[in-house]
Amino acid sequence: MALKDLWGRLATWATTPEGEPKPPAGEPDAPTIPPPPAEEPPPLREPDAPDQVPEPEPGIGDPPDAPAPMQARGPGHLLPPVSGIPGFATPAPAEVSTDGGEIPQAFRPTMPTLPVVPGLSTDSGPAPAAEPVEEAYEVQAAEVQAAAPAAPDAPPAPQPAPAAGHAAPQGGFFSRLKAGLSRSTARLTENLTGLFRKRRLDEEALEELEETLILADLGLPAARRIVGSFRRTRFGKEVTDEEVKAALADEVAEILAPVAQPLRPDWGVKPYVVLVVGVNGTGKTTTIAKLAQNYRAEGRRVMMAAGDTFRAAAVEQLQIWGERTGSTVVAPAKEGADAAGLAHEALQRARAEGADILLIDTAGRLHNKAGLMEELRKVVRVLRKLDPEVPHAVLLVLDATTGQNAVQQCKVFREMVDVTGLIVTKLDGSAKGGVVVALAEEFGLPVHAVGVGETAADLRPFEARDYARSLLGLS
Ligand SMILES: Nc1nc2c(ncn2[C@@H]2O[C@H](COP(=O)(O)OP(=O)(O)OP(=O)(O)O)[C@@H](O)[C@H]2O)c(=O)[nH]1
Repeated sequence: MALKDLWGRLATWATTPEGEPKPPAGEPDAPTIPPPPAEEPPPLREPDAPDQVPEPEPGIGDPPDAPAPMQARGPGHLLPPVSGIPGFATPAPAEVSTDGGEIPQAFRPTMPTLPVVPGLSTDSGPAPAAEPVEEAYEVQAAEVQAAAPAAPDAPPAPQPAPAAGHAAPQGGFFSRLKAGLSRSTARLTENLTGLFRKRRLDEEALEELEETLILADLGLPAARRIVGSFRRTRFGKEVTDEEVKAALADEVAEILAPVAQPLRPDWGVKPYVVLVVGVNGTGKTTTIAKLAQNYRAEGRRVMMAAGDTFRAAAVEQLQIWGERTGSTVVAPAKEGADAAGLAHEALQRARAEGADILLIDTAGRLHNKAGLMEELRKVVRVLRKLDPEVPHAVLLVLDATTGQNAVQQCKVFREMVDVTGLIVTKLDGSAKGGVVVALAEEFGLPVHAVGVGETAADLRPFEARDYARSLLGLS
C-alpha cells in the first residue's frame, strides 16, 4: 500500500467518531473527480488572482444554451481528493451544545503542506501554523491521540495523478448508497431479525422496536411515529422480520418523502447565491466543490468564495477545487480577512463576470456560538446591501457520522441563519444513517442531497424511497 494511502487510512481511523469502527477495507485507494468531458469554457477568472477586477471574457454572461463541456486538463485535472492529505482527513464529530454558547470544534491535525500535485501550481508556501488550541479542541485531540497510532508529522509523499479514465466510482448511486449505508443497515436490521422471527406484535415487541429505532439514530419523534403506525395497523398480528423491514421501509419513506427536494437553483437569477454553513469538518468545502463540479458539467459558470478565511488550508483547498472544476475562486487577501467583506466582493465579481451561481463557503470554527452567529449574520447583512434577495439558499452541511449531534447542530444553526435546506455528508461508512430520518421528522427542512463519498458523483439528490430501502437493506 502506498504511503499516502496508509496515511489516509490512519488519519481516517484516528479521527473516526466514537463507536464508529474503521471504514471497510476495499474502498477505492484514490477516489477522484470523474473525468471531465473533452472541452471546457474558460474559467471566469484565474483562481489565484482574486484581487484584480478582470476584463469580462468573451462569452461571459451568455446563457449556457448547450451545456458547455469541461476542459480537458490532462491527468493533472484528475486529482485525488484533497481529503487524501493528512490534515484534510475526516475530522472527529464536532459537538454542538445549544446551551453553553461554546461551539466545540472537530479535531484537525496540524496543517501539512500540500503535496505536489501534477499539473497544478503548488507554491503554497510553508505549512500554516497550528490553529489556536481551545479547551474542547485539546480534549478531542488528546482522545484521538490516545486512540490512534502515532501519526508522523512529515509531509505526505507527492500524489501521482490517477490514470486517465480512473475517475468515476463503480456502480450506480443506489448501489453506492446501499453499500455506504451497510453499517447503518446492520445496526438497524440485526436487532429486527432477532426480534421478529415469526412473532406476535405485542406491546413488548413494539417497545423493543422503538428502542431499536432510537439506537439506530432515527430519534425519538420518528421512532414513536413509526411504532404508532405499527400499533394501529399490525397490533396482535404475527409478523416476520422481512415483513417488518418492508413495512419499516414504507414508514421511513413516508417521513422522508416531503423533505426529498433537490436543490433547484433559479437560473433566471444571475448569480444564484448559495451560502454554505456548518460546523467545521462536516464537508462544506468538499460539498461546494462537488456542486461546482456538477454545475460546471451542466455548462454553468460557477464562482466560489473562500469565506472560511481563518483557515488558510480551507482557502487553499477551495483554490485547488477551483482549478479542478474550472471555477473561479474569490479568496481572501490574507488569513483572517473579514468574511463579510469577501462575500461582498465575491457577489460584485460574480455579477460583473456573469456567473450563474455563487457558492459561498463559511467558517464553522469560531470561538463561540455568539461569534459564529455574528459572523454569519454579518455576511448575510452585507450581501443584502447589494441585493436584498440574497442569499437565495442557505445550505447547512451535516456530517452523518455525528448521529444525533447533527440534530443539535441543525437546531443551533437555525437560530443563527435562515437555513433553507440540508446536505448530509459521509453516509458512506457511517452507522448513523438513521439520523436523516430524525432530521426530516424534527425539522421538515428540505434535504437536497446526500454525500456517500468524496467524488462529485458521490453527491446526489436525496431520494426518499431509495434511501429508506437502502437503510433497511432492501433492493
Ligand atoms: N467519506 C466521505 N468523506 C467526505 C464526504 N464529504 C466530505 N468528506 C470529507 O470530509 C473531510 C472534511 O471536509 P471539508 O470539506 O474540508 O469540511 P469543511 O466543513 O469545509 O471543514 P472546514 O473548512 O474546517 O470548515 C474531508 O476529508 C472530505 O473529503 C462524504 O460524503 N464522504
